[in-house]
Amino acid sequence: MTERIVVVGAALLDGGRLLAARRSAPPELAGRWELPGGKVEPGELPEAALVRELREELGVEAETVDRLPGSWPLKPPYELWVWTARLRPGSAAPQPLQDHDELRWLDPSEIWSVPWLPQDVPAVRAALAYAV
Ligand SMILES: Nc1nc2c([nH]c(=O)n2[C@H]2C[C@H](O)[C@@H](COP(=O)(O)OP(=O)(O)OP(=O)(O)O)O2)c(=O)[nH]1
Repeated sequence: MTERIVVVGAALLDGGRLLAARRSAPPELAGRWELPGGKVEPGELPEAALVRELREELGVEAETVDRLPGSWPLKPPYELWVWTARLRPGSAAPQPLQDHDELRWLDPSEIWSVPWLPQDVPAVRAALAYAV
C-alpha cells in the first residue's frame, strides 16, 4: 500500500500578482517553475508546514488565507494541496534561499509566461481563478 504524502504549496499573492519560483534541484525538476512549499512533516499541520517552508525557502513571514478546493497528484506518493497566502506586514521580501534560483511576481496576464512543472498547471489555473 502506498502512503500518500502531502506537499503544501503557496499561491502567495501580493497586489493581484502570484509568486512563481524556479526550482534549482533535483535535475529532473530544475528550470521549471512551481508554487513554493514542501512536504508536510509527521505530526505537523499543513498550514504550519507551509508557513515553515516559506520561511526556510524564501526568508519570509507569511500567513495562509484559504485552501483551494481539491488536490493535485504529483509523482507518487506525493499530492499537492494549495493555499492562498500573503506576506505578513514587515516581512522581508522573498529571496531564493533554498530549492530555487529565481523568483518572479507574475501578473495574471503573465502567468503562462514561465514553464511551470506540468503537474502544477491545474493548481496554478485554480489559483489564478481565485486571484482574479
Ligand atoms: N514545493 C513544491 N513541490 C512540488 C511542486 N510540484 C511538484 O511536483 N513538487 C514536488 C517536488 C518534490 O518531489 C516534492 C516536494 O519536495 P520539496 O523538495 O519541495 O519538499 P521539501 O522542501 O520538504 O524537501 P526536502 O526537505 O525533502 O528536501 O513535490 C510544487 O508546486 N511545489
